Amino acid sequence: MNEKQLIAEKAVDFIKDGMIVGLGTGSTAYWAITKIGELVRNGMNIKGVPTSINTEKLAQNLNIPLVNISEIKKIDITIDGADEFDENKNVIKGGGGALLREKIIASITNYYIIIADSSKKVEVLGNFPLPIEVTPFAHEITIYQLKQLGCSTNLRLENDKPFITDNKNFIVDCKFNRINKPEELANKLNSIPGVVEHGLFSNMADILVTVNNCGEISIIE
Ligand SMILES: O=C[C@H](O)[C@H](O)[C@H](O)COP(=O)(O)O
Repeated sequence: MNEKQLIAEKAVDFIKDGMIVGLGTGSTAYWAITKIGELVRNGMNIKGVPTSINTEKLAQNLNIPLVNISEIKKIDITIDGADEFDENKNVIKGGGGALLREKIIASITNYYIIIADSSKKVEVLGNFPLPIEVTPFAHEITIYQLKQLGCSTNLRLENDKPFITDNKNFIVDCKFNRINKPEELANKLNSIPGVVEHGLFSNMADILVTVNNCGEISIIE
């Protein structure tokens, strides 16, 4: 079993019958969703809330019953991946462009589980360029304002055109190299009007499931 599958299935162990479960996005969350599909096939009552259109399609293919986010106020458990994490469970997300829906879903989740293989671990966040979702309107100004925070910026492209998120926005990937104070940076990013949301998730994860140096599952609480 590969690391991603191992940690994803460990996280799925926390799901109990009758729960509403946030379904993450990406290649690690894929394994959790696949396992949830198996539990549903075996008769477990689980309802999913997808964090992206891709995840919605995957869940539908696996016959996982879905709930519309507008019909609920709380999610019991969410399992989602990460692009980078530190030992304090500060996380960078959004490599796949799903960060806005992921953060909204995380914000109403009772027990938020991040699953990240050992290659994602860093001492200080920032080597992975921080994905920031911005409005297409005046994105040049927003990019200028982001640069003032000391990063280099890259408007994400797909087929030579700006990458469009599920919410019809753009993504700017911002390389900070070292994010020493994630919460301070988060506040600064939130004060830029053209920033819809950013991929810094600090103080959000209840646990982070990864693999330690000995190749064993490790849970950071
Ligand atoms: O936008 C994508 C999400 O934040 C993913 O959870 C993140 O990029 C990690 O994806 P993966 O598990 O494929 O490395």
